[in-house]
Amino acid sequence: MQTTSDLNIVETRPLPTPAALLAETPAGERLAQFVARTRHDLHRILFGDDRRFLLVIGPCSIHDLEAGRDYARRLAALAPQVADRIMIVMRVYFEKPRTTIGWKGLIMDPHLDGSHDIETGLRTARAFLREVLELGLPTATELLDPITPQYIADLVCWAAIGARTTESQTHRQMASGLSMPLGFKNGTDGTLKAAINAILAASQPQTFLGVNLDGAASAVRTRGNPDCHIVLRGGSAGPNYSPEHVAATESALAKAGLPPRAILVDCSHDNSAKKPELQPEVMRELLAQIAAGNRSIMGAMIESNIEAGSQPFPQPRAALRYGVSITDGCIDWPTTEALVREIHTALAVRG
Ligand SMILES: O=C[C@H](O)[C@H](O)COP(=O)(O)O
Ligand SMILES: C=C(OP(=O)(O)O)C(=O)O
Repeated sequence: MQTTSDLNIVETRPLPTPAALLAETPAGERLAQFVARTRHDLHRILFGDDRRFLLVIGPCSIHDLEAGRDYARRLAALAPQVADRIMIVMRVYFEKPRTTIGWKGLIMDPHLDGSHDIETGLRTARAFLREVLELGLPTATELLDPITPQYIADLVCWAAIGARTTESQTHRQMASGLSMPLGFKNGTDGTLKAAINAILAASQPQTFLGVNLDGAASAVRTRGNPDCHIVLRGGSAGPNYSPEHVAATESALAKAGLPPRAILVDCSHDNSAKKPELQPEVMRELLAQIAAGNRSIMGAMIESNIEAGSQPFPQPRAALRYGVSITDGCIDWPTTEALVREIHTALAVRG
C-alpha cells in the first residue's frame, strides 16, 4: 500500500497528560487564590477601575533557572516598595515565536541543545511558574502552542499572544477559552487591525480542536474571553507609542465597539528599534503622556534581565554568560530598579 501520510514525521513521542503534570506540581489553594485575585486586579487596572499602572517586566525568555530565580527574587523585593502605584507582573516567557528559525524557548528545548525534550520543558515551566508565584509575584507569559495552556495556564496571571500569531484563528480561538486577561500584540507590520479583530474574535464563544486534561483530542467549546486588550509594540514602519499613535488606537478601538482605554505599550521590540537600552526613553515618553492627561495607557512592558544586552545563541552552554538574554536584548538590573523607582515617582501625578 502506498504510504501517503507521515512522510516527513521522524517520531511521535507521547507526553504525560496535563492532568498528570498538574497532579505532580499542583497549584494548591493558596496560589490558586493568589492567581484569581491577581487576574481580578488586572481586569480592574486594564478596564479602568484601579488607578495602579500595570508593568509587565522581566527577561525576554527564561533559559537558565538559577538566573531566572535570581531575577525573580530581586523583582519580588522591589515590587512591594512601589505597589501603591504599580502592579508588577514578571515576564516568565517559555515559548518564543521565531521570525524564521532559532531556539523556541525552554518548553520546546529545555536542555538548550536541540534535543527538544518537551516533557521536561513542560514540567520545568510549571515548577518555575509556581516558584515565582510563591515569591508573591504575578506571572506573565506568551502562549504560543495551543496545547501548552492545558499544562501551565492555571499558574499564569496575564498572557500575551505575540505579533506573529495575533492574526491566527487558532490563537484567537485559544484566547477565547483562556481564563486570564490577555494582550494581543499589534502585527509585525505595526498595524492595529489584526489585534482589534483578534480581540473581537476572542471575546466570542468559539469551538475548536484541542486536548482535554486527560490528553484526549477534543472539541473544545468556549465562552469567550472578556478581558482581552491591545499591546502596542511598534512595527516595520517604526514605533507606535506617540500621542498620535495612542489617540489613533483609542479611536480604532472605539470604532470597533471596544473599550478605548485598555492600552498596554511594549517599550521593547519595534518601539525601541530592537535597541534594549532605548526602553527607558520610551517609558519616559509614556510617563510624559500620562502627566499630560492621557487616560488610556494602562500599563507597559519592559524586557529586563540581570545583565544588559543579549548573547549569541547557539553556543556551548558552559560559555554562556550568567544573566544575559539568549533571545532579545534587555536592560540590566540596576537600570531596571532605577527605572521602576522613576516610574513610581512620575506616577504621583495620577493621584
Ligand atoms: O521577543 C522575541 C523575539 O523578538 C521574537 O521571538 C522573534 O525573534 P527572532 O526575530 O529573533 O526570531
Ligand atoms: C515575542 C515577543 O514580542 P512580539 O510578539 O511583539 O515580537 C515577546 O514579547 O517576547
